[in-house]
Amino acid sequence: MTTPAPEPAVTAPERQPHHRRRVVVHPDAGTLAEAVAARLLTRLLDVQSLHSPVHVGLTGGTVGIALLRAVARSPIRDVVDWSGVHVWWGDERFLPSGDPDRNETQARDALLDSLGDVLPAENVHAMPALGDGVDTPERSAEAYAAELARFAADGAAAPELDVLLLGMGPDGHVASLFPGHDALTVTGTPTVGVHGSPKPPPERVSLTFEAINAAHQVWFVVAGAEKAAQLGAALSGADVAATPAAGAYGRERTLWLVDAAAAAGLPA
Ligand SMILES: O=C(O)C(O)[C@@H](O)[C@H](O)[C@H](O)COP(=O)(O)O
Repeated sequence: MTTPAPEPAVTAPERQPHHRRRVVVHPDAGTLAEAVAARLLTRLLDVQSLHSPVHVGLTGGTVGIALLRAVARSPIRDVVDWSGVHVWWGDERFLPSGDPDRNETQARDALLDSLGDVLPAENVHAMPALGDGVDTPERSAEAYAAELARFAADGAAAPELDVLLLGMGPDGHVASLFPGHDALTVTGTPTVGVHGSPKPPPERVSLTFEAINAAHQVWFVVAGAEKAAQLGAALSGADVAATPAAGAYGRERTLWLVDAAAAAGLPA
């Protein structure tokens, strides 16, 4: 009689910050927005088949808003159970509520308002606006940190975002973390008040790298020839102080969803 061989030990794979990074090039900005919208809706459905709620982080910026308009137009949007979706923001312009330059206002106009009651109002977690009980970006950041904490697992500062959408500026900024800015080095909090943003308006609120990099998946959406140099820098491990986007990644996956103009300088 032979003794059965022992079962092999099972070891959990190690998490590596920059693993599973992929770049997907789309012909132009319009196609990019449509493709990211379809990808986002599919991701929401996939996650909903595994757990609920789903936490999504939105971005401002041209493509970030265009893709929300594409979600609004898609027939797939009605397959998603929006009552189980929580919406957050990666950054916000610190302006009065309803200001057309707020990322929240633009996202409501592009998508959220069209969802009506199927997306419960309490699932939409906007960064507090100027005059909305807060009078400085710091106060808004503190209030948003408290809101994030309400949805965080034990010991975490924020809920694990299933997808965090991020744009990138021509200077390599991500969310409202700008090159050489003090906010880049803030730790110990998921949010930070930002003054002196080179992209108007100057006062903003942003997730910190700590919060960004706690997301399950980070999806950059980047279009335009003016982004090509910083896209190349971010993908080749540039210094984060000079190219903040180089320091943002998802724990499980980082997708760079870009158009051909932005990708022009990348190696074939
Ligand atoms: O509030 C904002 O301005 C942003 O969230 C910002 O980080 C934006 O995503 C990039 O600047 C890219 O914006 P564009 O796509 O318009 O270039």
